[in-house]
Amino acid sequence: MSRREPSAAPNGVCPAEEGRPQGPNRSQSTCCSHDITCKNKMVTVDGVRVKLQIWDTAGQERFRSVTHAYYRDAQALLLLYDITSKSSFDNIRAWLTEIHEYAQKDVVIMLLGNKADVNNERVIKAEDGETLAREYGVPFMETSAKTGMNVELAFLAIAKELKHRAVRQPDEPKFQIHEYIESQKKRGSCCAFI
Ligand SMILES: Nc1nc2c(ncn2[C@@H]2O[C@H](COP(=O)(O)OP(=O)(O)OP(=O)(O)O)[C@@H](O)[C@H]2O)c(=O)[nH]1
Repeated sequence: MSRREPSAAPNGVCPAEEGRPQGPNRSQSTCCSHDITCKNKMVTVDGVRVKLQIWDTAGQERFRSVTHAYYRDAQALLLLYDITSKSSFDNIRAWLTEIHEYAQKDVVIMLLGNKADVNNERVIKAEDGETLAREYGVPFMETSAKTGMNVELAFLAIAKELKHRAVRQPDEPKFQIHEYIESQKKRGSCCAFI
């Protein structure tokens, strides 16, 4: 991958843990470094406020040895590619392999095709994202950080999944994240001109 190309990268949602620069009780600055930026986001799920600590990792290969140390304990990973960049899409498989090796076995993974607002520059069809996501059994949607399309939904779906896991009674059915996303998501093509 060219260093100048937009890169696919995992954004992690992490719990607190001793010995690493992370966790909701630590200040934002302590969990960040030259290649990782962090933000806290509050999401209300069924009346319960859930705090997500989001780590935005750089996608470049040169940072991979650093980033896997960070996403190893993530509860959720958002894998983003840029719909206008084939290399960012092609990198997703490599990230999924990395994740399989280093991440928690029950990590929530979501594939996001970002920049859905620039449909005229699109090189990756939504169907290609859907096919890749199906292959790996992960939910998929197209997003736009510019218009906000599906961004709240992505975080809400993850917060719902994590909250359900945390408070679920043994006889309670699992939260169906795929079904929830499919019922809620907006298609990129219909909203490209927003
Ligand atoms: N039109 C449009 N531009 C976007 C969108 N998201 C990001 N950008 C632009 O794309 C460029 C790169 O954005 P970044 O957020 O730095 O991308 P990144 O993937 O985090 O970059 P790395 O961390 O270096 O891999 C910036 O100029 C953003 O303004 C989007 O949804 N739509």
